Amino acid sequence: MDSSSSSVAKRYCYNPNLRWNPQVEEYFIKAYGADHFTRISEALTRPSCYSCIRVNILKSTNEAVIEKLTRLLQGGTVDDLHCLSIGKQVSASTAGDVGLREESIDCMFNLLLEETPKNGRKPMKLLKDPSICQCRYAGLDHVLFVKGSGPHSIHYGNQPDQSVKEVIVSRKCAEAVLRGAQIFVPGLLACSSHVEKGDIVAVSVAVEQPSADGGWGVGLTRGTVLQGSEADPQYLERNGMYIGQGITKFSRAGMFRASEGIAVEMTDRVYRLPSFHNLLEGEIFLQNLPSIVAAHVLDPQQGERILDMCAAPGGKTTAIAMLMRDNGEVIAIDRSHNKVMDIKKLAAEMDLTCIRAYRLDALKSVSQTVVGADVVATNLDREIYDITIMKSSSRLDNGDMHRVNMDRDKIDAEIMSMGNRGNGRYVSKKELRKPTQMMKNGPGRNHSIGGRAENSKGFLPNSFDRVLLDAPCSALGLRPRLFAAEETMESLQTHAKYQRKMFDQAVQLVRTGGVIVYSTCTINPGENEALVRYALDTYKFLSLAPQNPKVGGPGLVGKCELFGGKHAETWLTQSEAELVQRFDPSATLDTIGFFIAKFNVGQK
Ligand SMILES: C[S@@+](CC[C@H](N)C(=O)[O-])C[C@H]1O[C@@H](n2cnc3c(N)ncnc32)[C@H](O)[C@@H]1O
Repeated sequence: MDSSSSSVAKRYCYNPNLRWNPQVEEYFIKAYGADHFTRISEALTRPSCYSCIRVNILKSTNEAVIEKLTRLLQGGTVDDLHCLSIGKQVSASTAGDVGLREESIDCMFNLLLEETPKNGRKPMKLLKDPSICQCRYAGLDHVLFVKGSGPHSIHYGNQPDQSVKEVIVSRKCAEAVLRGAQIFVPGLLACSSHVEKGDIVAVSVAVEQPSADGGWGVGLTRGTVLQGSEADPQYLERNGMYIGQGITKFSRAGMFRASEGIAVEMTDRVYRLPSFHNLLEGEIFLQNLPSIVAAHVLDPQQGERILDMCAAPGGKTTAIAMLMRDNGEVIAIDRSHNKVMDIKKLAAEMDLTCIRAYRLDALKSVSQTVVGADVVATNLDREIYDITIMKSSSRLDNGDMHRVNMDRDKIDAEIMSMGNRGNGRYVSKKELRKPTQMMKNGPGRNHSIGGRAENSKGFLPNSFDRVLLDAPCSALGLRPRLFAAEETMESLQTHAKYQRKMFDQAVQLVRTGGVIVYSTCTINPGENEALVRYALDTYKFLSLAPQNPKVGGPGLVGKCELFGGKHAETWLTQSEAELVQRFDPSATLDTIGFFIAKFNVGQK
């Protein structure tokens, strides 16, 4: 290879180098060792090799979803999914696909398909389409995997003496494209001159670079015209940052004039994963496997009252409600109004009526007082009415309040007549909740996502059976990630501090005999293990739950980060970690450093 073609090969490929804040890098090298951390860092820049789907078994079945997906994968009409089947054809004709990695992905998938019933594992059913398989672990049989592939090397039509038409996209956009998305107008940053609708363009990504003020910036104005020369912004930095090519849906000028829509439809990708955008809405939910597992670890029971702190967009909330078969009460809180609306929308889409979403700062989720007329009964078979508080100004005028009290009396009478209180006979809370929901929400509210998210002022201590704290964290375990230097030692410490404060609230809210599950998606032991140490040191009545028979793993405190290593004793040791250790590390987990700890709450 002459030097010009080798520099072309170096440029038009995908070989990113993740940047870290130097102190953070040093801290992780100490925690993991240099080699291990280098591999983690590299793996973070690659997407997972499969998409994980949770089937809403209250609305559909595995069989129905598999049937529909199979039809789509085998030449259906949804463009987005075509990338898989097209991917297969293209991969046969594309010279230079990276065979080794492909093979690793196949191995990993074959393992998922293997029929090896062991403790807690079910034999895996082989499906008609080998691109789809059903999770074989007990309790997770409503989880399906759809296979992707990569990395592929792509021929961009590049010649040493000839520049290629290009677009540059933002980092966030590129991360989504690596997971199967198309390029939408807002993600576009720059484009070559003379690009017309229907042109083929190479797609690269602009990643933050050190800026003059000591911070980081992309140094690129939206709409920049690319000349294909070294004078172009980030020309050298974009070496090895090409994620595929696509067909433009607008001319250059049109792309930057439009406010929405697809700007470039990807036709050839470095990683081929299906997109499930707008697909089988309500029947399936695209979710990282560890998130699904976190809901299982919580092990919610029908009829219970569960709190999901930091719940938006509601992935785990809906997983919990589904495990409870929509029977009980799942209270989901988030501090952002719009995100609360997202939870409501998702719950409505999935036909889950036991979810109630409120806007609330999780740091203030314990309320010691019942605030006069603001109180609305939410949990009718408790000794005291727990409180979920609506702002009195938002909905209830005096007349409404009178009705609330009247209805509450009626409901009380109904409970008594059903013998629910005292004699232990079970009456579905869904039944009991109906009148309260009617009076609180108005008819049909559950299925309408318009309006505002209600504020809550908090909940009484000891008023929940289980609490999930899916804490805001540095998210340094999520992949693909193309930049990591925004996290500093200070920001990592801030996450840890807030997580402890939230945990303090969770401890107060759960009743004796209840359960708290804490989960994060970061490789940072300062957020993961340190929280567990803090919890056990501070609250002597907490103990770590030893085992969750439903998921069949050996232990519940744990993380499954790449390569097993010193933390191989995770609940997933038998499943994901096994895959990770045996095969290409960059081709397996969708979350590298997830962490789930389950605490039993003893006598307070
Ligand atoms: C990791 S995400 C939660 C993901 C969610 N559990 C799921 O599975 O879909 C963190 C969420 O915490 C919310 N959040 C951050 N700080 C919060 C606070 N003080 N109180 C409530 N929510 C908060 C953010 O708005 C964000 O939606």
